Amino acid sequence: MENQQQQRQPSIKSRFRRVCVFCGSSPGKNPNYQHAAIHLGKQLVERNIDLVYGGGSIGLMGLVSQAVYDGGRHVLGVIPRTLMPREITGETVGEVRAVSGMHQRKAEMARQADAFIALPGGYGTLEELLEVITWAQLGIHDKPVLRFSSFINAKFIFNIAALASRLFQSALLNNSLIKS
Ligand SMILES: C/C(=C\CNc1ncnc2c1ncn2[C@@H]1O[C@H](COP(=O)(O)O)[C@@H](O)[C@H]1O)CO
Repeated sequence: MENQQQQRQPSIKSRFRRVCVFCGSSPGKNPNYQHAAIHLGKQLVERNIDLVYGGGSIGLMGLVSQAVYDGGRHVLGVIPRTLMPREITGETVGEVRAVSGMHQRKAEMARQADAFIALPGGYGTLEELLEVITWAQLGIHDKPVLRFSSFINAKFIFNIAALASRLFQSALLNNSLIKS
């Protein structure tokens, strides 16, 4: 019954074919972040949009990719060879593209996507988001960049320490190179 209702829903047309999502490799403590990840995945499906992301099934990345995959859209995970062992990133759904390193990964994700969306995340998400914004600023691409507005804003950038306890890898907090 539920399936029939889903089938009857007209899909929403979008000008985007494939969107790149940056988000936490941790689930975060706030359940709203997890709900947002699943909701975003379902919204992409409803709009017939495929996903490109950092690969893996951990954290918010896993939730969004699973939702898109379960909805029948194509999922492309771009993953550096060094992160490929399942113990690091978990089982990846959909297509997996192995690349030689983190820089190649970002370039490939940017090449594949028509737009970028950042959900809550830690250092990795912030770095990916800032890079695509910087590339837009430099005219390297003209693809839209959307961010989860209540999370990543000026306050976020200047208040990283407060957010660290929720979303950043705990091991990093003990790293003497990274100060809060
Ligand atoms: C650090 C460890 C595992 C991390 N595994 C990751 N697998 C796939 N992609 C990742 C991973 N870590 C970072 N990324 C990329 O950065 C974003 C998430 O980073 P954040 O710091 O959690 O925000 C994400 O968009 C990925 O592209 C071993 O415990």
